[in-house]
Amino acid sequence: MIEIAGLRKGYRRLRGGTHRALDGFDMLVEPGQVHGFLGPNGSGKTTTLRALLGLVRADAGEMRILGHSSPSALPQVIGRVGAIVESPQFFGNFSGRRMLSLLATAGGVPQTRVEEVLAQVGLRERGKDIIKTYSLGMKQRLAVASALLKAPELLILDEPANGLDPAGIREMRELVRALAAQGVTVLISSHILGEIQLICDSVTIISRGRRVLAGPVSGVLDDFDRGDFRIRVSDLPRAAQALSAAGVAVTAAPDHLVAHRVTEPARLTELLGGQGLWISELSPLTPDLESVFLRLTDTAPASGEAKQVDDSVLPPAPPSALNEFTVQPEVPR
Ligand SMILES: Nc1ncnc2c1ncn2[C@@H]1O[C@H](COP(=O)(O)OP(=O)(O)OP(=O)(O)O)[C@@H](O)[C@H]1O
Repeated sequence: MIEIAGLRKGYRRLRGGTHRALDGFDMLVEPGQVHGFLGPNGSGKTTTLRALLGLVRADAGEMRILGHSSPSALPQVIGRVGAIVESPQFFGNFSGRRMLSLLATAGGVPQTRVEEVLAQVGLRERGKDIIKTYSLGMKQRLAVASALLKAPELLILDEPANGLDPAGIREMRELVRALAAQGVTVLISSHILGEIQLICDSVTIISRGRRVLAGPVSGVLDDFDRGDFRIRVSDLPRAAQALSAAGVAVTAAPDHLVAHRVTEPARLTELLGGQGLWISELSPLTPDLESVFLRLTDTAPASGEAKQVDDSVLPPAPPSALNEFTVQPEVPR
C-alpha cells in the first residue's frame, strides 16, 4: 500500500545549515494491516506523511502509494486514499451532517455516503448538532468521517489520539479496528505506544529521520525478549550470590533481583530452594513497545532530565543552495 525508499528532506535553518528532517528513510505498509508509525517528537513522522501526500517536496527518495509513484502519479490514486495529516478546519456553526454533506458535494461523492460515514464513526445521533458543541473526540471522529467519505482503501492518520482523554482514545481505537475489519489499510502515527501495541499489526519506528526498526508487533517484541525474570526472595544478597555462583546473570534492584537470559525458570526455584531461599515471586519481564521504543530511539531521559532528541545538523549549505530547502537529485529508478 505504501513503499518509501531513501526519503530525504532537509529544512534550512535560520542560523545557517540544513536540518536533516529525513535522512534516507524507508517504510513498507502491507495491505490489510493497521501499521503504526512511531517516533519521538521531531523525528520526521509528519514530514514523511506530508511528502507522501505531495504536501511538501522531498529532496530525494522514492515513494509509491497503492503502487503509483508519489507525488507524480498522486492524482490517479488520491481518490482511494483518505488522510488526516493536519487537523481539518470545520465550520463551527455547521452541523456535522451539513459539513460532511458540503465536503461530499465538493469531492463528487454521493450524499448517501454522509449517513454511512456518520454511522461508521458513531456520530449519527449527534450529526444534527453544530460542530462547536462537539467534544475533541467527536471532532476527531468527524475528521475521520470526512476522510472516509470517498470509501478509501488506505487511511492515513497523523496522531489521531492527540489530546483525547482515555475514553476518546478507546473510541478511536475501536474505530480504527472496525475500519481494519472492513478491509481498510490504516497507517497511524502516534507516540502513544500502549495504543499502538494494542491496535497495530506492524510498526515502523523512526528516529532522527531514519528507520530504526520495522516488522510485525509480535515479532518486534519477541526479538527484544531477553529472557528476564523478576525474583522476589527473602534474602536478596544471598540469592544474588547463589545465582551468580551458578552462572546466572543477575542484577539487583532494591526489593528484587532480575535474572537474565533465563531459559528454564524452574531451575531458579530449584537452585534457590536448594539453599533454603524461598521465592515469593518469579515473573517474566516481557518487553513492551515502550521499552523497545525508548531503547531504539535513545529517548529515555535520565531521571530529572529532558532528553535532547532532535539534533541532526548538517554543515551550512553553500550560498547557491540556500533556497527554501536543499534540492537534491531524485534517486534514479
Ligand atoms: N516547515 C518546517 N521548517 C523547518 N523545519 C521543520 C519544518 N517542518 C518540520 N521541521 C523540522 O523537521 C523535524 C521533523 O519534524 P516532523 O514534524 O516531521 O516530526 P514529527 O516526528 O512529526 O514530530 P511530532 O511527533 O512532534 O509531531 C523537526 O525537527 C521539525 O522541527
